[in-house]
Amino acid sequence: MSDVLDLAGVTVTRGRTVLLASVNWQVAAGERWVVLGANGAGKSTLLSIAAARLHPSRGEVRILGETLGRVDVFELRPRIGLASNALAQQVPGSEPVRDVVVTAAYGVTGRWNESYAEDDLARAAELLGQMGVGKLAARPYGTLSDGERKRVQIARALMTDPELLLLDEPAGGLDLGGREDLLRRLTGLIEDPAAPTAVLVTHHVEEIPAGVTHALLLRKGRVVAAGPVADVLTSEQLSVTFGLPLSVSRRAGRFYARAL
Ligand SMILES: Nc1ncnc2c1ncn2[C@@H]1O[C@H](COP(=O)(O)OP(=O)(O)OP(=O)(O)O)[C@@H](O)[C@H]1O
Repeated sequence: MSDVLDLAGVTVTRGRTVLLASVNWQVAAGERWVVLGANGAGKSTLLSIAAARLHPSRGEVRILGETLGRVDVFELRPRIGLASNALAQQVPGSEPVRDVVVTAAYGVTGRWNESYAEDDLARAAELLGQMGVGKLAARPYGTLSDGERKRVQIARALMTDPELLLLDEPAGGLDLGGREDLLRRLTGLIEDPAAPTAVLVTHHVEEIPAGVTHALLLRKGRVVAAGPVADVLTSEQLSVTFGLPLSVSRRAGRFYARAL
């Protein structure tokens, strides 16, 4: 199977700070990954690289068969669906929800045109429906709850029918009901064989949806472990990742952790 992501020796530095240190990582088509690590471990930096939004200081990055630095990123980015808080912050609060989603097809945030293709509007409506926020299509984005916004962001990320889907803390900041609802929807999405290869980032094992196949653990910019979830999400490796003794259990495909 061809690699969707192939990172070799990827290092990111800012001044004397090392954000990522010699990261090697391969993601094959059809895999569903979680990237897990404590605050400041480098997860969002890694995701920005995978999204072709950031170039490494050193190392080679191949995304969907293209090498970063040798490809026009404006051609590559529409093939990648990204949902992140950083991107969401660029959305004007007055923007109607359907426009937040449909503008992804045009690679912009914020309404830029008076008319969109009917097909694009229909697709945006379908995705909002799938995420359970179809009724909010006409509402200004700024009036939505955090949970509703997360679902709109995911619908936007899916709008271009991407080959790679990247979700940065999709369940972050949600209340229990909102989290569980979102995780159920994410499980439905990633268990669909037609869904794109996916990578989601979180710092809580409880926020990993059932159906995730692989995990990468990051600590201080370094990979602690990467591979199938059963091999990687162990008490030992998560204790190293978070720097405290943890006991991790798995029930019905979900993970739970507590300090020892
Ligand atoms: N321009 C910069 N200069 C110096 N340090 C930076 C810069 N940008 C980010 N960092 C640091 O790099 C580290 C990694 O940041 P990153 O956002 O990738 O972590 P993260 O794992 O996503 O964290 P969180 O879970 O808190 O979102 C952090 O300690 C951050 O403070």
